[in-house]
Amino acid sequence: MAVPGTTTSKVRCRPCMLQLDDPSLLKEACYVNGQWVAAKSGKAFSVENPATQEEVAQCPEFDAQDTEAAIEAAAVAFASYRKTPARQRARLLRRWYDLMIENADDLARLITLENGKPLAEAKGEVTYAANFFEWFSEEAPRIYGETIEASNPSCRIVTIKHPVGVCGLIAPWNFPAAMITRKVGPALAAGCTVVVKAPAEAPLTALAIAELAHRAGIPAGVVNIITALDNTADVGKVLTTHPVVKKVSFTGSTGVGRILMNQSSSTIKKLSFELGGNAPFIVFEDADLDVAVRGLMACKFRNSGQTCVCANRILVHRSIYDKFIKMVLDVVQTFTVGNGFVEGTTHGPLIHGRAVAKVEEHVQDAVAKGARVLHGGERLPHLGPNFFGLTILRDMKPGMKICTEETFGPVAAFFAFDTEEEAVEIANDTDVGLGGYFFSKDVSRCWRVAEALDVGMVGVNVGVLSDPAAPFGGVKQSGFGREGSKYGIDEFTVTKMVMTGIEQ
Ligand SMILES: NC(=O)c1ccc[n+]([C@@H]2O[C@H](COP(=O)([O-])OP(=O)(O)OC[C@H]3O[C@@H](n4cnc5c(N)ncnc54)[C@H](O)[C@@H]3O)[C@@H](O)[C@H]2O)c1
Ligand SMILES: O=CCCC(=O)O
Repeated sequence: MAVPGTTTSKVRCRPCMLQLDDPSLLKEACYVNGQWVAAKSGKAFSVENPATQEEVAQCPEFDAQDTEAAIEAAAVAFASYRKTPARQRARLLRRWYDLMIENADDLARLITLENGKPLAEAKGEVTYAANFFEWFSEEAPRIYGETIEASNPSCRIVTIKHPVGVCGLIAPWNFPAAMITRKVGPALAAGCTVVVKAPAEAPLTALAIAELAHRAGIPAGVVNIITALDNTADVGKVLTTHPVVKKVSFTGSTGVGRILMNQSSSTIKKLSFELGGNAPFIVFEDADLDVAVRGLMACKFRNSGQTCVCANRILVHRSIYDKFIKMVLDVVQTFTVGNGFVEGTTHGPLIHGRAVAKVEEHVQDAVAKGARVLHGGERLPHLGPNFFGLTILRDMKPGMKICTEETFGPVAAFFAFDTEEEAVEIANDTDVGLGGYFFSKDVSRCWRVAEALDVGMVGVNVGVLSDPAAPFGGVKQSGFGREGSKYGIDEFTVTKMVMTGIEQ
């Protein structure tokens, strides 16, 4: 069992090429009430490097009781933290941001270690993640109420915004830093306290960020970060049913979102859910093809395709279909799949065997129904069981699994279309709607198509939507609520109306 707060990087991580400038950032304990703690049962689970399958650390297997203790700590802290002046909350978040930037190299190493993405990409994620703390440090003092003219002339109405209370935050492994800071930043800015369930596949980054919270002087109990693998469902049940938790924010699959939403109904919690997508990426005949290829490379193959806003269905006008695919192929052939720590690696492994199996199933299904593989299409066993080749499929047709299911892997699947109406119809023919992209130089078409796509976010002539200033979220079964931007903070506040009767 791990001793709370100690690091074991020296021995276990050597084969994984992990060398931290500050080894005390590698934590194998949960952070509750300002203390590093093990599970009361003493149980722990292994964290593996997806590139090598080596155990790199052990984290506490928290159970329902441990989770309740974390919620109680957050509840006690809420009583005082909610009264902290906004300027003070801003300073705390700013200090936390500064510490993330100062420790960016180590945080990036931890991300590569447990998630597999190449080091440069991991470093980009750290900056992106830290930027949410910076952004929300600036938003904290700008939480405004309103004055509203009452119907009755003898009354005055104002609204004030309160922090919603203790929040249960559940995050996925694909962005082990950013998916956590995007929730915790606005929660703390609003005056809430949090219990974060870190992803079991990649908990070390979250725990290192917790250590930086400690160093930033965030008061005990305001931020609690817990881990579990086998007990995930039990921990989720407590977070979504405990009466003290007033808000649940979840990022992950639509299937798990459905379970958590059901559970949360027992105590009518405020919710925001960032769920799965099936992003269309449309290239019209009038597009700048170089720009579209660059956009597609970033959009499709970022994190080896394991991004909720990755292009899943690439729709190309028939008149440029062959030319565009050839241009994409030329670029993809220059990429190198491998261990994210090795210089020259452009794309890492998938997170685990289940992810590889799903990608393989989607490719085999498409091929069985008439698609052609132009590149990749297979596992890369010489690199390890979690590696799958960057894949290009052409001649995609309706009825293939990729049309209705999110692949969440490095498969670029090309469909041909003839008209704008047809492209929009195919793009919207799915029960999810997170991101959608298209490329065109025609301004009128840009407005028409942006308005017609049933998604929460549209990229026009751009392949990456991620920006702390932008509201991130979906429609349909991709969920509801927005993260980042000025709207992100609304998810963590409640509006109180105060009506005052006055003598005339
Ligand atoms: N919309 C977004 O912003 C966004 C971002 C990242 C990932 N995703 C989606 O997440 C999916 C990929 O991630 P995944 O496969 O890890 O998703 P997942 O839903 O299986 O897991 C997400 C997180 O929820 C936890 N979890 C699973 N079951 C739980 C339960 N019963 N109670 C509490 N927690 C539980 C997991 O441990 C993990 O930490 C994709 O569908 C992707 O689109 C969406
Ligand atoms: O995978 C989901 C989040 C991706 C992003 O914020 O860019």
